[in-house]
Amino acid sequence: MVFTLLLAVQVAAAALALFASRFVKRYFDSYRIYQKIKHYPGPRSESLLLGNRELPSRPDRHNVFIEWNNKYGSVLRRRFADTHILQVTDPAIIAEALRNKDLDKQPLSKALNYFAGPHSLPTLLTSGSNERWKASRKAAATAFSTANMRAQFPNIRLACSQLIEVLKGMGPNEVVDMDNALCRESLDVIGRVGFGVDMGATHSLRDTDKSGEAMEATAGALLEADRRMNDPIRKYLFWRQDVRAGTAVTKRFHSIMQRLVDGMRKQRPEESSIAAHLLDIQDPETGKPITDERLLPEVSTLFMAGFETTGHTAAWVVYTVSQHPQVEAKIVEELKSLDLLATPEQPQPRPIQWDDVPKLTYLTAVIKETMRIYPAAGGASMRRSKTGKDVVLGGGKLVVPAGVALHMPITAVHHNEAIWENAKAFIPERFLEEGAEDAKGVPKVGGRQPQRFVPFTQGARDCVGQTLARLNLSTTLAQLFGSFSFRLAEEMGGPEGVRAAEMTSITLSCTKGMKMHAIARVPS
Ligand code: HEM
Repeated sequence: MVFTLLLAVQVAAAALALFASRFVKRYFDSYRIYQKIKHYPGPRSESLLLGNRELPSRPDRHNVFIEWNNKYGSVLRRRFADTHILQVTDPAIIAEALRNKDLDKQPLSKALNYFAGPHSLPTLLTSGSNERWKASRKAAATAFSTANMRAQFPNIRLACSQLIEVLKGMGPNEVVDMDNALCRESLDVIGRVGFGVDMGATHSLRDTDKSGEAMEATAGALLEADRRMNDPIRKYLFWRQDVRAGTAVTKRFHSIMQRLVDGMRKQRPEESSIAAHLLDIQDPETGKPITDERLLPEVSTLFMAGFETTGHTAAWVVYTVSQHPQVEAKIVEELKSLDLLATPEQPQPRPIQWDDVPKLTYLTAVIKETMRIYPAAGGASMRRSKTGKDVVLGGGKLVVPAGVALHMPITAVHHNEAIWENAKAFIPERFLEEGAEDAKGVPKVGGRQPQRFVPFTQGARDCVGQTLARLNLSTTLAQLFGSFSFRLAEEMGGPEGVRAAEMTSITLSCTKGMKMHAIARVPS
């Protein structure tokens, strides 16, 4: 008995010593890195041990990135625990960094791997730039080709037509959360375009409705992933009711994804669908198609990456247009010229066609200006040295030591007063000018003018689904504005209320949703 007790004490002491030595080593390494970057300016740490510990859980962190950029300039340092982060908003350095092969994407957090599949395997589409990522990226890039998007265009239009019918049934006095509605619509678009399946999210906008199951499960699982990212011990607190509910909703999401995978296996999907291309992914190690265990997280990743990003963006557009009547008037004029506007003579506008999309010049400028101010994935783009060596950028202007995370927050780039005139103002017309997306006056990188408008970032790891995102936004918003005018509901508290409720979790949205009145242009 005494011997067992002594052994247990010794094992515990050894474990503690190991933990303490690892802890000390991590902070010692961190201090050595600090010596290399301490000449950059940056905010003071709130905690000796945890650094700028409040930032990751602040819902307004996108605005903090902007504030720090204005205060400390286009290269600054900050720290979270033993990780040093260099925040960069200089377009030339960003352009170079995103094309530098020695810098690799930071893998997804474990919480997002847990969201993606029951086995918590790292997803191929978002992992480091290895052979497996290449195989998956190639399949996804082909799936999102212009030819496939053209073939799938009727499916995009259909999801929005369904939403329009539901909105018409609600009438102008009812308050509708357009953020929720547009996230549902984007979920249905991915379901139809990707997998030939109606997820049923836009059949009704009521949460309690059975048709809202896919929406409730996807949004709920993503919220649980976000909570686990901000609180690493949350997953161990299994006795808490909210944690158990989060686990249950994630399981429901996984079973919906599993049904999609089963469907793909049972019947070969349409050649232009995303599913057909995912089935073609070959595992470079075995030379065989990837297993279901690997396929399911790829399917989930497309929903995770595509549904709230597109839905929130569309909701921000509806909001910004509701605040600028002169902008709405110009959209109306454009839609009228294309015969896409509901009028008393033609209460049902002509269905939008593929060839109409490039003609939506002004609406596209409005979408871009909204994405500049409210980039849905504004906190994205984290890179690290993958060679174990320091990476030199901008001819020595920036050295990224191995072990340091290079963060290029899109929100701060899009609000950088040094490259945007009147950055705070909503001026869609700026995107009508030739070369509006270029950072003029900034030196060229590899013979190309660096970009200042980067909602999907750039380089080999940019957004693989951006063709679908752009097409969905133009098609959906043209149809919505063709049939409705939107007014912000009183309960949102006006623009100040919206501003105060801006929230960055995985994506940028508004904690209150986006409650609006949808007023039909031609009352039925
Ligand atoms: C307005 C909508 C969207 C925005 C603003 C957006 C933004 C982004 C950004 C900024 C990244 C790069 C992050 C980084 O550099 O670390 C990214 C990556 C990605 N996006 Fe999107 N996205 C949108 C819609 C979509 C859609 C519709 C899909 C697919 C259905 C999608 C799939 C992906 C995937 C798979 C990646 C990872 C690519 C890789 O690492 O190789 N996104 N997105």
